[in-house]
Amino acid sequence: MKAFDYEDIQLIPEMCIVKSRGECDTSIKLGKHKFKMPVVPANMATVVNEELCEKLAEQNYFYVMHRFNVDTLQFVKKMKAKNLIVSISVGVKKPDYEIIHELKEQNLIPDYITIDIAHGHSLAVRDMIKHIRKQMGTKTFIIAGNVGTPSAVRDLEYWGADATKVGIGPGKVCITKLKTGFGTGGWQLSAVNWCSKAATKPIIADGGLRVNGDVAKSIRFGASIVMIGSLFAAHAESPGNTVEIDGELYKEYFGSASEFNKGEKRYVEGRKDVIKIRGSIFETLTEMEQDLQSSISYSGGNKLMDIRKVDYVVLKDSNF
Ligand SMILES: NC(=O)C1=CN([C@@H]2O[C@H](COP(=O)(O)OP(=O)(O)OC[C@H]3O[C@@H](n4cnc5c(N)ncnc54)[C@H](OP(=O)(O)O)[C@@H]3O)[C@@H](O)[C@H]2O)C=CC1
Ligand SMILES: Nc1nc2c(ncn2[C@@H]2O[C@H](COP(=O)(O)O)[C@@H](O)[C@H]2O)c(=O)[nH]1
Repeated sequence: MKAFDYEDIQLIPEMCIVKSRGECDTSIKLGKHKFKMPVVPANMATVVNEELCEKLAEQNYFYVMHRFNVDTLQFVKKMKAKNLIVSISVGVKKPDYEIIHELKEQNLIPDYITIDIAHGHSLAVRDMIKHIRKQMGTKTFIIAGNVGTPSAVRDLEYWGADATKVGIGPGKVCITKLKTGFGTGGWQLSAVNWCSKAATKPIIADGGLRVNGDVAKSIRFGASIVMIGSLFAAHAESPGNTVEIDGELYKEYFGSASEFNKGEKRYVEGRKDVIKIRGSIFETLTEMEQDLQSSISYSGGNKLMDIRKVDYVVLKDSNF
């Protein structure tokens, strides 16, 4: 099968119809809510924490709080008290079932729940979707993943997911493809394209974006939103530990399936990296928004989905 990734593709410009890039609208609706941009920082312990999620929500960015060593119930209560959108992650184990049950008992219904496991095309995910639906009804928007095939997208949608998250192994600190031989690492953009053709609901392209222009490429090939880890790690607000190397400051960025996140060496599929500290994440988000506005103008339109209409080329010296 022919496949391509972000660096193998260039989008082809169309005639500009706007006087300023400021006219281009990057907003996206997901479920009942409209967000500033189709971009969400990864639900990883070195990318977001409660404080950052709160700030993202206040500024109308979509966020997904991670599920590692956190008091999810407390987080939901705090966000509800502040009248902010509630978006959490769960796994598929017994404590995750209990969190959902307890939230329901206390009438704390999250707006978004992301079921976040490595191999999301799984009966365990089917059962968790069923459990969430039983407890929360249709008030909660369910994102399920991660997957990498059209049949997985179809199954997750059929089981009741409102959106699916695509990406197995394209992440910067991911070693799934090295350790298992499986995944979408190296052809993530093709996987998004392929999955989006089967999807009847939104797709979130997760992992493998290395530059801001990859957001527009993801949208062109069928994503509604992109999830990004490494480009958002190592900011002033990032929770990763700061380390000094040769007089320069870096922050740690590690995989959720790494030994560092798991606290044990069992089924490790992630590694640790260090990234040079940059400014505020909100400056990066603003730059990304401006770059995306520019992408929309190059697409010949004035709204996000106009990017879907453009043609593209596969570069001659591409890896493929
Ligand atoms: N997008 C990606 O490419 C990947 C992302 N991750 C991230 O790492 C975190 C931890 O993921 P995960 O280990 O799934 O979470 P958990 O440790 O919570 O495991 C979830 C459940 O799924 C089982 N499980 C995990 N992987 C597989 C598999 N390949 N086949 C069958 N069962 C499996 C686990 O059991 P048991 O451990 O006993 O097998 C466990 O019961 C998540 O945030 C996930 O998104 C991890 C790897 C790849
Ligand atoms: N295979 C693994 N994938 C992981 C792990 N931890 C997180 N992830 C995935 O990576 C993306 C972020 O990718 P990036 O290229 O933007 O840095 C994240 O959203 C997860 O889907 C892991 O330990 N192993």
